[in-house]
Amino acid sequence: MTDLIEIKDVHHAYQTKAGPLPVLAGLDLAVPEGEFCAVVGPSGCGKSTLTRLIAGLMRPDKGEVWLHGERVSSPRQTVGMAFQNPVLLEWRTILDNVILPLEIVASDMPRKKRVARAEELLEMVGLSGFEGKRPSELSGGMRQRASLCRAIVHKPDVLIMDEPFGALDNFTREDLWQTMRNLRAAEPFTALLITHDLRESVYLGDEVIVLSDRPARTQYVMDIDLPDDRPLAILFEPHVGDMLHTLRDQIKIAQGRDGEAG
Ligand SMILES: Nc1ncnc2c1ncn2[C@@H]1O[C@H](COP(=O)(O)OP(=O)(O)OP(=O)(O)O)[C@@H](O)[C@H]1O
Repeated sequence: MTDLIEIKDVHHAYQTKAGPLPVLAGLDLAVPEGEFCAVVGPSGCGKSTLTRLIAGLMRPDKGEVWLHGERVSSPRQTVGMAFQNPVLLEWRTILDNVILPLEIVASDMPRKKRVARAEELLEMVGLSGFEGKRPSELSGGMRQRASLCRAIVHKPDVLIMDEPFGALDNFTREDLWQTMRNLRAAEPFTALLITHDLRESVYLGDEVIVLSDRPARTQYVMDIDLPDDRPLAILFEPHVGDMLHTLRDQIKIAQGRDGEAG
């Protein structure tokens, strides 16, 4: 399998009033085409910086970022993005919010086709019947569902998500995990998910990468050897519990707290 995302020895520092703040130092990471990579790590270690580099919103000080065999040096239309706070436009209906990327990257696509594509996705995530609503008429979980549809409506090469479920309550979050797995089964895409939730990383990921504390590098990689058809209850199985313990221990090591009990 070829690697769709390749991060090679990436270094990056922000210039601050107090001097340079090194955030990434020698980060290597590869995500094969079609895989779902979950990235976890201590707070402030540089996870969002990584997403900005992959999306081409920033260039690294040193090292290389490759996407689909091309070196990334500017923002790309082949990347879909979803964030913790779905930025949906209130003056547009849900359907017209989902269609937005098609207006930009597929401007010659007839409106009828755009609408059909958006409706197909909205149905997949359980939002049929809400096409004509405004974002403020939907719950947080529903808005996030619409935002996921918008992120993949133009069939991007890669979907980058930065804590997309972070602001949701537990039950809604678990519903969204299942929606995400269903979407992937219906429309395979390569994904990189930043999360603070280890259960989420294991449930959604094909692999989980633990970043070290700032300046971040890849500290640990776990292959998630679970069936594609994953009931939520799999998270309560003993071998999955062991995986979560290992990841928790790795986070403690990253935080420099590995000697602590518990
Ligand atoms: N534009 C910027 N200028 C200066 N410092 C920045 C900038 N963006 C981020 N930082 C700093 O760089 C570090 C890494 O930030 P980043 O947002 O990448 O971390 P993160 O791992 O996503 O954080 P969190 O887990 O809290 O969401 C943080 O200390 C942050 O304060």
